[in-house]
Amino acid sequence: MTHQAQDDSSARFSSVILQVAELDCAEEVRILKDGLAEKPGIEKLDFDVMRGRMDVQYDAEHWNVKRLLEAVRSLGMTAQEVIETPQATAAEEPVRHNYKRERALVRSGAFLLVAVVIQAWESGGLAALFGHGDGVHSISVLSILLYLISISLGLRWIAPKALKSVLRFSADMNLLMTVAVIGAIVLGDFFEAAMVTFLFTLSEVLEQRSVAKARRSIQSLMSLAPDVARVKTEEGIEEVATDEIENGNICLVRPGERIPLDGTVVQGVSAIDQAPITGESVPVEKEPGDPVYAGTINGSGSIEFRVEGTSGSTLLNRIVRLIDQAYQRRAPSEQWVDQFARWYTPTMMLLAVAVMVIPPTIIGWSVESATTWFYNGLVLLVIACPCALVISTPVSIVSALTAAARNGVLVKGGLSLETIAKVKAVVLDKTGTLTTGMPSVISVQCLGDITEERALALAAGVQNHSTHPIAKAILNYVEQHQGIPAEFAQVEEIPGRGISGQTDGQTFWLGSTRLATEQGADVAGIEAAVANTGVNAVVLGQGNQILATLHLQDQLRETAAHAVASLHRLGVAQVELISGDRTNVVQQVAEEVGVDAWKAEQLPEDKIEAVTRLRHDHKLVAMVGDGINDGPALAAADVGIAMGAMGSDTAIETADVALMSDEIEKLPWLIAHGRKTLRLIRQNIFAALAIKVIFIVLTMVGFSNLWLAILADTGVSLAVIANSLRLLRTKTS
Ligand SMILES: Nc1ncnc2c1ncn2[C@@H]1O[C@H](COP(=O)(O)OP(=O)(O)OP(=O)(O)O)[C@@H](O)[C@H]1O
Ligand SMILES: [Zn+2]
Repeated sequence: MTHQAQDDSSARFSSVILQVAELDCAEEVRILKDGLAEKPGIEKLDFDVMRGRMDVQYDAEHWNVKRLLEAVRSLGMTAQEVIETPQATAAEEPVRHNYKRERALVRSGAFLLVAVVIQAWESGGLAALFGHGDGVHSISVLSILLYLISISLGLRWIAPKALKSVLRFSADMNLLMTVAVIGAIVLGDFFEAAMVTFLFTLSEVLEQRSVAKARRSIQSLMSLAPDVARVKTEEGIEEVATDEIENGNICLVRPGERIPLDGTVVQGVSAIDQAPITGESVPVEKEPGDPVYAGTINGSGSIEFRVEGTSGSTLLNRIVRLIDQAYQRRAPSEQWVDQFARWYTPTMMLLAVAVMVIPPTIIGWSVESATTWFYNGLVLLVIACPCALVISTPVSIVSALTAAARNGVLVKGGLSLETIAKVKAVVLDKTGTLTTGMPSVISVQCLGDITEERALALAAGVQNHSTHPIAKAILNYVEQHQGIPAEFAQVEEIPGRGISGQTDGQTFWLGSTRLATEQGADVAGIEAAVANTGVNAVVLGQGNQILATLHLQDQLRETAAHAVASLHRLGVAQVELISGDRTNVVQQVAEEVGVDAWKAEQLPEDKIEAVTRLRHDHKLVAMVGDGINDGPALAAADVGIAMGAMGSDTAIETADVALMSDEIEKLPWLIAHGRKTLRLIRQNIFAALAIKVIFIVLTMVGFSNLWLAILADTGVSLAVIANSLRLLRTKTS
């Protein structure tokens, strides 16, 4: 089944996802790219090494799925079409394992061991194994046979790929290994040939296992939501599989159980531990009307909730899907490693040939010099394997993204993570970022002959159409005072200023003093009243007449000042506060949290401008906002970070980074986490290269050993992977 790419302007292009069995290393990505990307009619190739998938966009006039599968086969791999159901995520699929290769590995190891024992017994000690290059070891036909069996068991997985690489005229590591093994056999070094085959296969298997481990950690996130839930039916309470539960069903959750689906509490109160999604350490009190999310843990109260959506559409599900997409966006450091491997492998092959030919030419060709330097060339081939380099970076990034998600920070790809690590300036929005974003009305003043009741009815009526925090504040206030919102029509939001609408044929507006001024009203008195306070004034008016003023105040988050201090401590040069709110309010907040600069009364377009200016002065800029009237500015920053994204679908989908909770202190944590990831990647690359350099030097001076070389290569591969997987265990605070 292929689906037409809908967002593509020309409808001719189709796309298909192929599961490629052999695709587990950047090496295969290269093979597929080289073999396919340039073909006419292939529009776009995307790779997901973690899942072994390739996404192909192709011209339906030239290609079809069958031809694509054949093309993949001609490159020495086997593929299968993936049919995605809407809610299927990678996390739900079993992680692939190449069990055949693992079994072959075990057998090859067993034959190797027996051969070694026999050879040692026959020649009176292990020392005989390590002499090389003379081709006349005391070795019996039996142990040669056992070595050869061991070699062929392993080589069966390497040689076919090597052959393809020869046919493509592009050296890959399978070719390096195959040549080294055959070379060692030619020299009569059966033990070493078998050792190289075995250890190379072992490292490939272990690499694949570690990638699987990093991926599984995201599966564990999915498994947070229980598979069955207790549903209220007419007959009583029934246990039902969560995929069969429908929108609107009522579910019961006992104390200590996990919430099975998303919904709204209808009965009972309880504190719910939302850490699995938000990373918040403190449980959140929930009462009827409050939202609950699949995967979170019910505290000590029993609750009933009404299901909203299905098991495929939960917040948890969406998070997992987004992380999954994040895995596929390649980070700059991954691209760098790819580029590196592209010239590194052929260069090492040339170097190996040079080592085989040049020294004997200088010192004079003889059987001895030829075999010695041929052997040294083989050692070079073995250490040339770029696998440690190639695999460690994606494992680091996947682990880092997973760890962040577990701490309630959704990072949409390696690029965002690397950028945030290098950020030089941070722009903070005020409402909802530094403050709680839940202002409350503290007083109402009416002018002229309008009653307070009528003013509140009008204000609430027009705000019924808005999602701005001020609207919520006014609606709450009116509800508390038993007011009834008027019916409004033709409501129009005026971004960064306010809102207007009609009721009973009359037009009213509500908003900032700027809006009031623009309507021709005189706001001098209102301005004076709030001049040196942290209070916001919102004006209700008709034409150029002011009818009432509402005073609102928002609470500073307790952790805001500490978070800003942490940013400074991390070396962020400039932390700026940019807000649409009034000067007096913004100034007070700015002084309390200790930002380097602040700007008030900024319209959405001014906010973009401010971000652009900072990008010019400081290169990499992160902007944190709540998504209300600052969406475009978030998009203009190098990294846009949405706060409190749990309640806002658009924020989760569009921001580069979504902080699921309202905790601003997650921002410095994320910067530190990003830096740690980059540091680890660099450490890994350095370690892998250092080992190689050491062995290259040892070999050049004629002081090296085949099986030591492969042991070092395998060791360093495993060490860098283990190092990368450490990121999985990262916790906040
Ligand atoms: N729906 C609305 N109802 C009433 N006033 C509004 C509304 N929308 C905007 N305003 C007015 O416009 C001003 C600016 O709004 P904007 O959303 O840009 O910033 P803010 O939420 O006050 O602060 P920040 O930019 O820090 O989030 C508000 O302070 C308020 O006076
Ligand atoms: Zn390798």
